Order: sequence, then C-alpha cells, then structure tokens
Amino acid sequence: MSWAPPVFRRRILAVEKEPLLELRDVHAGYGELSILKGVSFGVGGGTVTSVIGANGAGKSTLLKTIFGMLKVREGDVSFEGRSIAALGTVKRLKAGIAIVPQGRCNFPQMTIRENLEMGAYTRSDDGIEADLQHMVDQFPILREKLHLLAGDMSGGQQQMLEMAMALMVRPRVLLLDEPSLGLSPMMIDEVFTSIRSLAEVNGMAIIMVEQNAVQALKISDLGVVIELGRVSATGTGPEMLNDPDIRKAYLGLPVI
Ligand SMILES: Nc1ncnc2c1ncn2[C@@H]1O[C@H](COP(=O)(O)OP(=O)(O)OP(=O)(O)O)[C@@H](O)[C@H]1O
Repeated sequence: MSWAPPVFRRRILAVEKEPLLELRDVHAGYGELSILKGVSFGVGGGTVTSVIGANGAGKSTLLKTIFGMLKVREGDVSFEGRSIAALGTVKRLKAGIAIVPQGRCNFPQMTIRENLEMGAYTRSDDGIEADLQHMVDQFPILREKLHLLAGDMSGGQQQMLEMAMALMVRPRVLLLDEPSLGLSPMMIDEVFTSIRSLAEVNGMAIIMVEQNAVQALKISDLGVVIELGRVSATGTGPEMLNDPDIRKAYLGLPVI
C-alpha cells in the first residue's frame, strides 16, 4: 500500500519566516474547567510541529481550540496575520485550517467518493472533481474502493481517507490528532514520511499530537511540550530528542 503526498502547488516553498499561525497567551477549556492556561507559539508554512505531553495535559484541547471547536477565552489565535479567535469552525475551514480529529471521523455509511466530496463541502470552486481525482491518484487504495462504503475499509485505510478528506479543503494549516493511532509499524513509517512531504511540498503548516513522540519529533521542525495547560518547553526536533529531561519524562529513552 503506498501513500504519496498530494501536490497542489507543485513547487517547493522555503520555510516562511513569519508565522502562518500564531497563538498568543491562549486560554480555553470546557465549562468551568480551564485547560489551556496561556499557550503561546507560532508555526511557519512548510513545517511540522509535534505537540507532546502527558495524558490529559491539554494537547487535543489545543488542536480543538485552533480549529474553533472551543472558544479562545483569553489571548489570541492569528492566521496569516489576522485574528481568527472570533471565527467558527466553518469559517476557519474556509480560511484554510483543517483537522483530522482523533478516532474515526468519516461517514461510514457513505461511499469513499461521497466522503471525499463531503471533505470539500465548504468549497464552491470548480476544481473539486480534479482534486478528487488527484487524491485517488495519490491514495490508490481509495480509487480501488471509490464506490464502496467507508465503514467497510480497514482502520488504516479509513485513516488515509480522513487525511484525504481534510486535504480536499486545500488547507494551509493541517491539524492531526494521533495520525498513527492503530496503524501497523510499516504504515506508521509511511504516514510520517507523507506528513513531512506534505508540509514541505505544499508549504503547509502541520501541527500534530502524537503518542509516538520519538518518531514524530524525528520529522518535526518544532516540538512543543504541554504541561498542565502551559508550554513548558519548545525546541527543534533534534533538540527535543537530545534533551535529557524530555527523553526521560516524555520519550521513554535512556538519558545520554
Ligand atoms: N469535552 C470535554 N469536557 C470536559 N472535559 C474535557 C473534555 N475533553 C477533554 N476534557 C478534559 O480536558 C483535559 C485535557 O484533555 P485533552 O484531551 O486535551 O488531553 P490530551 O493532552 O490530549 O490527553 P491524551 O494524551 O490522553 O489524549 C482532561 O482532563 C480531559 O478530561
């Protein structure tokens, strides 16, 4: 099974110096519960960022807040230099921010084609069919099963479908919550390689939350550690992988 990254712009973009997406002192939570308590960092186009931290630290909450599923209670989130804190999820999708949440998020009773079309529901341009064809060229298993029900595919295949659905938005920022969850080791390698290529080739900023932190950091430009709703450390992928405290606390690696 091969999974080559889709190429929309067909040119290599240099990593941008200005952040494409920036969080400044972001607070968010659920009801009375305050989970994010002042998160700040920025990501540029063409980069991969891994958010790591203990269970319950607020990593998924962070992705939900960037996508607009949760309100920014204090602070700001800006995209391409403009605040998006007041925008709902549909407007953020239209602006170019897409998410693949944790767990299954396709429509299992609809065909693969219908699911891909649903991925583009915020678009009204006439490039949707061409992108759909491009997507099934890039994910051959989806072409094979185009007219079958999504719910009848394997977990790994559904994961690919969900990534392809998000890419149908032509996002500039792609948020991935546990993209390797439930995949075989071989499939995990392919997914991470593709994530890296997607960012580089399309100039996307990809922010992912991953339990598989070592592999995630290996392909990341930036690592962000969330502890009790705050950023406790940031660094490049290699810096994180070589940091004794992070190795011990989050990576399960021997201290060197
Ligand atoms: N819908 C919700 N309503 C209330 N509390 C929630 C909700 N979703 C998450 N929480 C709580 O928010 C906190 C942070 O959860 P979150 O899912 O962001 O953590 P996480 O860092 O992604 O953890 P994990 O690695 O276990 O997925 C947890 O204490 C969790 O119980």
